[in-house]
Amino acid sequence: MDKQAKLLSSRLFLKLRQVEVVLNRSVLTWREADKERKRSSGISEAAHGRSVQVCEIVAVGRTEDGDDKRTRKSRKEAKRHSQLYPYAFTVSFVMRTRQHQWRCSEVTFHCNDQELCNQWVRVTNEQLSLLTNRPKSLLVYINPFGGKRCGKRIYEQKVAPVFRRAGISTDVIVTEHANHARDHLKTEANLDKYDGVVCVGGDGMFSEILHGLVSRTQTDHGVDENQPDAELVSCSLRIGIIPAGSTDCVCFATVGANDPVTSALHIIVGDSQPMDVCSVHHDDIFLRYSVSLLGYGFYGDLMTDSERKRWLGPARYDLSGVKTFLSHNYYEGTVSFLPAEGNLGNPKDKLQCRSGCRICQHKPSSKDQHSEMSDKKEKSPKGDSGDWNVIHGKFIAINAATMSCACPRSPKGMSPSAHLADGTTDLILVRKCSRLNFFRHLLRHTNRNDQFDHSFVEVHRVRKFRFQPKHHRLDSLEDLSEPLQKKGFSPICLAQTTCSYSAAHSSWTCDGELLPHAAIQVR
Ligand SMILES: CCCCCCCCCCCCC/C=C/[C@@H](O)[C@H](COP(=O)(O)O)NC(=O)CCCCCCCCCCCCCCC
Ligand SMILES: Nc1ncnc2c1ncn2[C@@H]1O[C@H](COP(=O)(O)OP(=O)(O)O)[C@@H](O)[C@H]1O
Ligand SMILES: [Ca+2]
Repeated sequence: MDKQAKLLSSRLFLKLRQVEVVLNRSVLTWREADKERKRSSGISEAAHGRSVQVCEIVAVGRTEDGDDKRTRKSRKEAKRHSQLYPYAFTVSFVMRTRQHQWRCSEVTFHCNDQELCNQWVRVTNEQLSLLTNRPKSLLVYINPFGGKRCGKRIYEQKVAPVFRRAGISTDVIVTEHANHARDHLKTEANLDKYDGVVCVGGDGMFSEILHGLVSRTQTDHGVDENQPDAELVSCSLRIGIIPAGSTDCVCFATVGANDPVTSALHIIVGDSQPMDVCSVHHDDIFLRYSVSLLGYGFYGDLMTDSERKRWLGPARYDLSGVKTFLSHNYYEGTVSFLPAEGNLGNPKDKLQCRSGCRICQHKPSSKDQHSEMSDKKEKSPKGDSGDWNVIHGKFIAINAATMSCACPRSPKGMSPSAHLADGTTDLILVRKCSRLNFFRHLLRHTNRNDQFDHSFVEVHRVRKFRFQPKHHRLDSLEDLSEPLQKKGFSPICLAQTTCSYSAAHSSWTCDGELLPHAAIQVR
């Protein structure tokens, strides 16, 4: 098929100027008909020529009153003009603005031939209907209490109008309680009706939807999620994220911005990005899936504290951050991990994952990918010590970043070179160090300096890891991995210069939710 072959080519009017408009299978272009003359008059070409990829056209439709925005000066002339050229159609398309931000722009073409106008609308729409990756029907969940509690307004004012323009039909559910979306997806929703699910909320809401979809898929295929070695079946539905939460790192790290209109446009044009998902188990009990930050120690304590301050909105993280920083706790335990092998780079290589990323490309099908992962080393029996690395130590933080975790707070993220879909997570171990050093490390998340370039920080790209807190083993009984009830004796030692208090256990925060066990296995 010749992508360059013209499907339509006409002289139409754009505002008061005559333009040559050409549509082929991949591009719509228009340029001033008398371009040669204008060019010699010194006007830049960009001023009178443009093109739009067909795959970035949002919609095309008849414009009834030919109502472009015109200047007051030209109003009279415009009136005469619209009597001469009364038929018009408008093309809405994606316009890239600054920093990965997209906007919906429009251009209206006029002519004096109704049939020609209809033909343009029809042929352009025919081309759009060939784009099979675009969703037509979406199931939308809105968390009205995420972030600054603006989810509903953001959806209604910024997103719904663009979806409507693109002819997408939606079923919208405003959640009434936590886990409403998860449970609805898991058991009730008729998923055959939809081409995708849209999450309006933060990372916690995304996590609900992810759990709903992944669990539903496993149930439908008879896979037991509690089995740590179960071969999970990938989901056939995509999740679109409209950011309306506190951190929004899943959106920021995949799209490059946390902007509702940008997300809506990515959804409309059918963009898709595969994403690594970690499963977290405590022995044979499935706990949760994680896609962003799985953190023990500093982030676990921060999250435990911030849960009590939800009413503060996103600011709860700063307040709890300062409090947790001042506590300066460390935790003793053993981290074991299976390093990633092959051409997967390493967390210090400074090669960022971008669209078309070499490492995330050419992935085998999810099934092969899985067997490739469950694999070579993995054949060794359960205690598989062979290629596992084991590190015992005292840690201020143990973090697993499955994606970069870039967010407005930290634009390069927790692990700037982490990949979105390479089947690995970046395990960051921050050993016991002085408060000042830990502060330096934290601060480097917000500037250009390398947060891994400290003697007390080590980082590994891994396929699997496990953590065993020290006291669990010593205390030997089954339920010792239950979180310690720290309420009432959470230490804040402002006065001491070398505070080195160590509570027995911290908690894991898993994409912003707390886990009920400290001993975990992750793959
Ligand atoms: C001195 C400044 C230090 C700034 C350190 C910034 C580190 C930022 C790393 C961000 C990683 C974010 C990973 C995202 C995880 C989210 O999935 C998850 C859920 O998101 P949701 O609320 O939208 O549902 N969010 C989180 O786990 C929240 C992480 C919160 C990070 C806030 C860190 C603030 C630290 C402030 C330390 C202050 C030290 C002050 C010393 C005087
Ligand atoms: N209607 C609701 N009422 C209360 N909590 C909800 C509701 N809907 C979702 N949640 C829960 O709110 C939590 C936070 O949601 P999220 O959208 O991630 O906001 P934030 O980024 O501010 O944490 C999630 O754990 C989610 O399960
Ligand atoms: Ca990854």
